[in-house]
Amino acid sequence: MAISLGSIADDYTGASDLANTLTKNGLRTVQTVGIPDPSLALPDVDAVVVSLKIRSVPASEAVTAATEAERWLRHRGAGHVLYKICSTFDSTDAGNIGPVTEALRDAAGGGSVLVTPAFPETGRTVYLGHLFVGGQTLNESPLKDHPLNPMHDANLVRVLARQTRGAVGLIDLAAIAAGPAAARARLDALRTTGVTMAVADAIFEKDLETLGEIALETPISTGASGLGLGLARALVRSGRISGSATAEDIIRPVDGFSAIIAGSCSKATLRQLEVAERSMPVLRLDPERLISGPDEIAAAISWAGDRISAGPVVVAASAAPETVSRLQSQYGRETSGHAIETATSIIAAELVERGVRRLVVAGGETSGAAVDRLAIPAFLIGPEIAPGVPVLRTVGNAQGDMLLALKSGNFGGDDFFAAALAMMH
Ligand SMILES: Nc1ncnc2c1ncn2[C@@H]1O[C@H](COP(=O)(O)OP(=O)(O)O)[C@@H](O)[C@H]1O
Ligand SMILES: O=C(O)[C@@H](O)C(=O)COP(=O)(O)O
Repeated sequence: MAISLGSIADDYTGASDLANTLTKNGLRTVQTVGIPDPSLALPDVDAVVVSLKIRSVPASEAVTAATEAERWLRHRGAGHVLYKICSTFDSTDAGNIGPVTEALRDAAGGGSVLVTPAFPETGRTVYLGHLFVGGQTLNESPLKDHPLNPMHDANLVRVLARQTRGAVGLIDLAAIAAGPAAARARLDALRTTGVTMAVADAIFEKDLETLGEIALETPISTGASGLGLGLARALVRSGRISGSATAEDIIRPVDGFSAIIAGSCSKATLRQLEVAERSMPVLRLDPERLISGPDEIAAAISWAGDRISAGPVVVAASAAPETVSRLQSQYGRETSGHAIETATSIIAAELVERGVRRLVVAGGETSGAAVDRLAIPAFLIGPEIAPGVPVLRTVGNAQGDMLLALKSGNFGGDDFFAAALAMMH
């Protein structure tokens, strides 16, 4: 299997978001969880998205995992590798976007790497290096309260500069709007001055098509699904792939029960839970009890186990920012986050053990922990439920075929959970 495009995603929801965009834009795509075992039968595809869980781990660990994935993708023929980061640039001053991008750049022989988290379809735009989320700058958006990576600076040139020793530059909208030749000239100029990472403005899909075209001429880029769109369209235009991906067959029905597990504390997820409460049984976990012992997990499994045969159930750890900060001040940010992820992943796995085969997980880290515990090796990409969230069909897992939706915390409309289950039959 020789592939045209490789990607390394820093979390699993981000990976399915990108795989969705690539599929919608004509690339036959598979999402693997880590580097797949050689014994796993993967379909013939144009693009592979390797999902890693490296967004919030120490930078050195992220670098090691990403460079190993890059080698695997190159070995399978990928001429270009996109490092898929969050469209809200989730990271801390210690990394990981800068360190991983520079390590991938070094592995590919240097140059200037194009970086843009723009994803206009979900309201993420970049202007003069500043990231906007809907109508707000990043630092004024709900991302200022993210439990693991609170974002307090919208200026991405500054954010990246704090993460690396390399020089960071800007390709501004004027150069991009002038078309590929002008944008390429700007990238070349930055490279000759020693810039290792060039943040690129992008507001409309047209800008991302321009960026995709010039990124494809280089070995590495860093961005969100918007850049994926640009790369996919550039590949289709180049005639290197057939552009004939179809997603419908993926949602062939599976037998079993349905459940929703939420660990995202994002504003969109909190709203979706409120709406779900009107039509499904929702269990709100007590985060403090989750951290302090196994009783809350056992109680949740029993509560859900009693109800799943009657219809979908929702189990949520999610809480509003004030509650999250109270818990974090008591137990620490990482400790509480990871303890809750572990708890929600155990609940997810136990429900699958009890016959759940359609599973929606809300939250990137939450999804990563659940998919790891379920030991799912890969996903085929089905139709889109909401921008950035496709239906996924499992490949090679011990439980047999399952349908999943891994929802990035901030994605989806108010009725996302019902909409997802409706598409998963
Ligand atoms: N009530 C809570 N208090 C503190 N942290 C929580 C709570 N509920 C969930 N979390 C943690 O918050 C983090 C949410 O991150 P994630 O799952 O990536 O969601 P998102 O996609 O919204 O970023 C996880 O580490 C999760 O375990
Ligand atoms: O690019 C995006 O916004 C998403 O694909 C993504 O990575 C979101 O991260 P989580 O909210 O942590 O799932």
